Amino acid sequence: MTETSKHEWDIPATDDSPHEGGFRADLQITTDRGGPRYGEMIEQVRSFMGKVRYASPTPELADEVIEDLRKLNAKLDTMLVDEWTTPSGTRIDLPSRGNITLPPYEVKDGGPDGVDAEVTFEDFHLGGNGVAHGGHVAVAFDDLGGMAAALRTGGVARTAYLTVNYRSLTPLNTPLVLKTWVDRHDGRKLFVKGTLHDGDRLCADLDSLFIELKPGQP
Ligand SMILES: CCCCCCCCCC(=O)SCCNC(=O)CCNC(=O)[C@H](O)C(C)(C)COP(=O)(O)OP(=O)(O)OC[C@H]1O[C@@H](n2cnc3c(N)ncnc32)[C@H](O)[C@@H]1OP(=O)(O)O
Repeated sequence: MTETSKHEWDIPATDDSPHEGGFRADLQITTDRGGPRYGEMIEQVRSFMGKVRYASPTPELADEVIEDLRKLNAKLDTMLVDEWTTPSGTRIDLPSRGNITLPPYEVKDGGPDGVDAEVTFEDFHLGGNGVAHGGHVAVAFDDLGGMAAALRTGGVARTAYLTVNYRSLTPLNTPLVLKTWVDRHDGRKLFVKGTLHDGDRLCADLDSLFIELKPGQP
């Protein structure tokens, strides 16, 4: 991180938006941060990451790409903000709320009864032999399991455990149905289950525990 961004990253909490432990008290949602083409920018980054996974550049092409990336990183260095104000993760109009660290998904339906989403693992999420990496499947379950917990309580929960059973191979570049729901709610404990299907075929299922955070808890 550059000196500039280090300084700009450290934005203090205000009375309007207090830090409540590790999370803000309210879930920040936006549709305009980053401007109307932010989603397109994220798509270009996703596409680039997928190409990097498969590309075998010549040394000359690697030199060119390094130079181009240096320029792009320098551009973004001038616009870094803290995690609470970045569009990434808060743009509810975009796949995965505009968060490139998540596989792209679209929530079809979500509420206290659970979440129904369509997720597509892309070239970037390759594990081996043409199918998805199990870690990326777990990331999708973690985020959408956490969302099911959040929609049940209206607050934020952290994962205590996350067990993913890999039942069959998970294809790339195929829209898949991922569902999560709170199976049992006991005080601060939310036992969340989930499934990932390719059509009728079960690719993986989830057994997890999320703990609702207390005020001020990191
Ligand atoms: C709309 C936006 C949606 C966004 C969703 C994003 C979701 C992303 C979620 C994440 O990835 S969070 C990051 C990964 N998780 C962590 O880093 C958590 C690290 N661990 C902790 O911070 C604490 O251990 C934790 C908050 C999980 C629990 O600590 P606490 O001090 O709050 O709870 P405590 O230890 O008192 O346990 C509360 C209850 O849960 C039980 N428990 C806690 N951990 C457990 C465990 N691992 N297995 C079984 N039970 C467990 C514990 O026994 C107890 O049961 P009882 O109330 O019946 O006594």
